[in-house]
Formats: sequence, structure tokens, C-alpha cells
Amino acid sequence: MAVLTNKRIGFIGGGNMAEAMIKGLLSASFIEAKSLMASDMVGERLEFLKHEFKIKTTTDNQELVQKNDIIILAVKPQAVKAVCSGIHEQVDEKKLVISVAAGVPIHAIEILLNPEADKKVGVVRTMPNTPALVQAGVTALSASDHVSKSDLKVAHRIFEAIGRTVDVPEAQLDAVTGLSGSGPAYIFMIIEALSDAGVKMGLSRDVSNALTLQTVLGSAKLAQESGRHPGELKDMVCSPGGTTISGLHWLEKGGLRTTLINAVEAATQRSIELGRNAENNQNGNDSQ
Ligand SMILES: NC(=O)C1=CN([C@@H]2O[C@H](COP(=O)(O)OP(=O)(O)OC[C@H]3O[C@@H](n4cnc5c(N)ncnc54)[C@H](OP(=O)(O)O)[C@@H]3O)[C@@H](O)[C@H]2O)C=CC1
Ligand SMILES: O=C(O)[C@@H]1CCC=N1
Repeated sequence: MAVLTNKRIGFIGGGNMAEAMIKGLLSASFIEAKSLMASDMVGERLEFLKHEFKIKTTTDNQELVQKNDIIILAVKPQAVKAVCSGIHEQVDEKKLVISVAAGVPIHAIEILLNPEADKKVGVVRTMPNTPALVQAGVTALSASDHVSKSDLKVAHRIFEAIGRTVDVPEAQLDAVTGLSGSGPAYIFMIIEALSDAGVKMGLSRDVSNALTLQTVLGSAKLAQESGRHPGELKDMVCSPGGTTISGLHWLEKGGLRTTLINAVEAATQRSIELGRNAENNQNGNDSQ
């Protein structure tokens, strides 16, 4: 039985993030496929989504807005301006607009959707991540003043269906993007490297992958469920004069902590830059 029975959700942009959310929402039985729709310019993506998830599709963003109550902006930040300008007449006060676009500020979306400033358009800006695919995502949300408490609750329920949610002030969403939005990619790189390391030491790829994945999963679970400081949990693994401290010495020499902090900082800065470019309708250094 679907949790959200009386609302229809439309995704503008049917790429990776939309797919992660659609799969997560359907797997969680949060909503029925017939209440989901996606629009995209890429016909192949729409065919895939239609075939894989049995959802409705269209190439017409205006039709998508007309036929749905909750509109999720899931296009690249660089495309937000064009998309919002193309749908502003169809977006009325009854629609709830949720953006997952990195960097793009709420007020920029509000101005684009309400150029005459003659209606109240509620926008919730969010930053989810791809583990939504397996209902293990985490999403930070921030809402504009025009979003009612009940609409914000609906937004929370959507993202709770695909993982955890946190509320943050909008000013912190770029940092969220640098940490948990981009974070799965950092972790996948670490997983790949650890698995390679096992193979270098003579393990089969299958065994090495299995050991790596369960080690990452188990460590996160232990940290989450015990609530203990990660430094304390790390110390529990390090026997005096033992193997782990020898390994950690190399992680320190390689600057692992500094590297991760720099990565989050760079991704946060890029999110801020994407937001500025989206407002100015520029692409900055990227050609996408
Ligand atoms: N991927 C991730 O892990 C996360 C992504 N996000 C955010 O989600 C958004 C989407 O990212 P992601 O899914 O990775 O990107 P994708 O490029 O995979 O998906 C975006 C899709 O939107 C399509 N599109 C472009 N312009 C339009 C338009 N005018 N109307 C309808 N569809 C259009 C694109 O087509 P085309 O390819 O032809 O441009 C593409 O198929 C971004 O803003 C990103 O910041 C947020 C959190 C995590
Ligand atoms: O790489 C990106 O820009 C998007 C935003 C967060 C994760 N992916």
C-alpha cells in the first residue's frame, strides 16, 4: 500500500538522481508507479525509465507540471534557468517545487518561477545522494518562507522513504553537497582502492570485494549504532606494535585526512560556483 496516495510526483530531468529517487520511492512502496512521471530531452532515458519502472514520461516540461502536484527539478544546475523559465506559467501556488540541483539558491528559482512576483511559489531546496537507490540515502532540506508546514512535511516524507533527512539553513547546503552529496563517489573510490590492495596482496577479486564492502558497511554501522567517537573506534583496532598502526602510519604519510578535507572543501566551493553561474546563466569553466 503506497504511503503517498493523493499526490502525483513529476521529475524534470530523468538522469542519475531522478532514477535513484524513483527506484527508492517505488522499492519503499511510498508511491505507485502510475503517480510518477519524468520529463527529459533524451528519448532513450525516458524509454529506459518507462520500461524499468513503468512510470509515465513526456518530453514536455509544461505538460509534466500541469499533470503533477510535486515537481522535482532534477536537471543539472546549468539547465535550471532554462527549465524554470519554460514552466513558470504552469507553476501555481498549489504546486510544491523541490530542487535537487547543486548550488542553485532558492531565491533564484523563486524569481525564475515567479517573474511577475504575483504569486506565492513554495520551493524546497534539497541535497540527496545516490544511495537513495537502496533507501540508504541522506538528504538535507531547506525551505523558503512560502512553503507551508504540511508541504515541508510531504517533502520530508519523500526523502525519508529513500533514507534519512536533516534540516539545515540554506547557507549550509553547499557544504552538504561537498560532503554527503558528492560523498558516495569518495567512498566508492576508497572501496575500489581497498579492493585493489587486497588483490595486490594475493586475494581473489571476489574475496577482496566482499571483505572490503563488509568492512566499510560494518564500520559505518558500528560508528552509527555505538555513537562512539571514530577516533576511539580506530584505537580499538590498533594493537600496540601491531599491524593496523603500521598501516595507519602510511595513511598519515599519504595525507589521507588532509586529502579528504580538501576534497570536501573543493566540492563545496564548486557548488557555490555552480549556484553563481546558474544565477548568471554562465557555465564557468565547464562546457556541459
Ligand atoms: N548524481 C548525483 O549523485 C546527485 C545529483 N544531484 C543533482 O541532481 C541534478 C541532476 O543530476 P544528475 O541526475 O546526476 O544529472 P544527469 O545529467 O544524469 O540528469 C539530468 C537529465 O536532465 C536532462 N535535461 C537537460 N535539460 C533538460 C530540460 N530542459 N528538460 C528536461 N530534462 C533536461 C539531461 O539531458 P542531457 O543529458 O541531454 O543534458 C539529463 O538526462 C543536478 O542538479 C545535480 O546537482 C544532487 C545530488 C546527488
Ligand atoms: O557532482 C555533482 O555536481 C552532483 C551534486 C552532488 C553529487 N553529484
